[in-house]
Amino acid sequence: MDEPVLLTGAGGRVGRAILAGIGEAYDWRLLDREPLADANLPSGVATEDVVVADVTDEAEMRAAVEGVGAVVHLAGDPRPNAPWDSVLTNNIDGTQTVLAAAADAGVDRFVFASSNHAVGAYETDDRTPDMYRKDDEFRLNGSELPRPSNLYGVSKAAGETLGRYYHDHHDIAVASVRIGNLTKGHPPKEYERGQAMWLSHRDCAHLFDCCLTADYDYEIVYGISDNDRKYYSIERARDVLGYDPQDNSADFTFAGEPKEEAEPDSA
Ligand SMILES: NC(=O)C1=CN([C@@H]2O[C@H](COP(=O)(O)OP(=O)(O)OC[C@H]3O[C@@H](n4cnc5c(N)ncnc54)[C@H](O)[C@@H]3O)[C@@H](O)[C@H]2O)C=CC1
Ligand SMILES: O=C1O[C@H](COP(=O)(O)O)[C@@H](O)[C@H](O)[C@H]1O
Repeated sequence: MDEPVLLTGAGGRVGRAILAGIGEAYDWRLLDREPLADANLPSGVATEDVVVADVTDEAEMRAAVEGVGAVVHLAGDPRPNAPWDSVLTNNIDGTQTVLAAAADAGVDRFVFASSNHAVGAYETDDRTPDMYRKDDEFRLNGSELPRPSNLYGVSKAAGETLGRYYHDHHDIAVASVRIGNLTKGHPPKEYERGQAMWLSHRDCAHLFDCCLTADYDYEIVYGISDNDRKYYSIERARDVLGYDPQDNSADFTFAGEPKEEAEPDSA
């Protein structure tokens, strides 16, 4: 991509994983409401490419999207137990503000950090814990309706729907990535559900890279590694985006130690 990519929420966990993996592959404009640590800046990112702003600020967002070819929108309140006033402001209003600015500016694509919590209520008492296990065949594939686990999940479902609206009415390509559980170096420890939806740092960076390069119109995909135990299908991400994950929580013990034959992500 010749034009810069705006990355909102660049200073957070997902932003840092993306920048560690593909920081040198794009011309970034990095945005966060907190100042970014110099250690997180890829080489070549100049002071004027770093924006300290709130995503709910319309004027700031209109300035931030000027001249960019794509937006990766991560900024928001990531807490599954976040209160309504926070997700309404940071996640729903923030996403609408950035999307509207991007659509009006003629940005080509928008990649949205959605969440497993947009569909968490599919994990019913009669399905769990079996669905977290290797031999269970239950899969969500991205075509199902949202079934949020909490108000945070409602805000993520709203973000996906805002993406649908702006795609249909403003001709901007939109990919929503329902991210599982991102952890660095090993899957979540002693957490069966977390291991089934583990997303390693290198697979995270690669998946967002795919979202920035593949051809698509409107997509919802799951953002997990190629875990043996999984209840999210990654086939759509493979088929449409060319996602080819390298990691698998089965290469680690339940306590998170690498098994002998594993080649752990050192990203
Ligand atoms: N870490 C994970 O496993 C998962 C993350 N996600 C989503 O990915 C995105 C990033 O999550 P993390 O990096 O884990 O969270 P984080 O809290 O580490 O990073 C979020 C960043 O966004 C910034 N931010 C928050 N509200 C803002 C606002 N109103 N204006 C500007 N900047 C703002 C924060 O300062 C922070 O640097 C979130 O939208 C979250 O819901 C979804 C599923 C799983
Ligand atoms: O959306 C998110 O999901 C992950 C995993 O959820 P959890 O309920 O298993 O912890 C969470 O760690 C992350 O903070 C959140 O943004």
